Amino acid sequence: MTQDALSIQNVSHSFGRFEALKDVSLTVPQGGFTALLGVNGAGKTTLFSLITRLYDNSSGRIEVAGHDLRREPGAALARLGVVFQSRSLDPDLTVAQNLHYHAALHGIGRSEARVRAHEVLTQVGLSDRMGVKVAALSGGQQRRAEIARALIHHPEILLLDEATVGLDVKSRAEVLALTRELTRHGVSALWATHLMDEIRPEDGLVILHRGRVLASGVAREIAGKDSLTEAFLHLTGEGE
Ligand SMILES: Nc1ncnc2c1ncn2[C@@H]1O[C@H](COP(=O)(O)OP(=O)(O)OP(=O)(O)O)[C@@H](O)[C@H]1O
Repeated sequence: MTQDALSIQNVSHSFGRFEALKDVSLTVPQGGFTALLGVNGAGKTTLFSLITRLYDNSSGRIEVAGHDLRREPGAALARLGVVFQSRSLDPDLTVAQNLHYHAALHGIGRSEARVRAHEVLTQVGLSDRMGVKVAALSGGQQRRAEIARALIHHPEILLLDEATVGLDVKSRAEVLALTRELTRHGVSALWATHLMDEIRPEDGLVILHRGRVLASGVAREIAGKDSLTEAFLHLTGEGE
């Protein structure tokens, strides 16, 4: 059996007495594009904070490329690339400087970092913007530069938290298409969104609602005879 890029088993998390995640389990297969669909407050960011170890996961088990996050945090995090919900590049540095800085955090030497920065910026279509300050990039370009940064240490899985928020229609489509393209080249992606039109029938899908996984599988099968919107409203009870 091939090993999953990400495996989450029975993870819960509370803020004081409020249980934000309740016994969450999901997997992202190698090279898969899996959408994590949930309305605001569903628990998507909390789950990402556990996977990135911003919060300690005290229950259940999280494995990245077979590495247990609690027992082997260094090995697990080395295989993870993250695009956060809010913008996280330094606007006063150039695109290349941002990438070099991130590479250094992963222990990549300067000359190797330069080679990799060129490689990943080519992948996201920004090789001609290396020397430009981030502040001068469009919103869509900044998102693509963040994806390049997330790729520089050659992770096996990318976590993208509402990566298209604030982008115009064209840039949204480009960032989504780029992420799908990356999965065709072996990187896996967990794509958190509240937008149903970002999900294709063949995608992996996990529906998270009020901290619980209500459905997981192939989007087409979850939708069944209905549209995904109808299925989502039915599962969450939001339509009643
Ligand atoms: N630091 C915190 N302290 C207390 N409650 C929190 C904290 N962070 C999140 N929550 C609560 O946990 C629940 C899940 O929030 P979370 O941010 O994970 O949802 P989300 O699906 O990412 O939504 P959004 O798209 O709005 O970010 C919400 O009810 C939120 O109010």
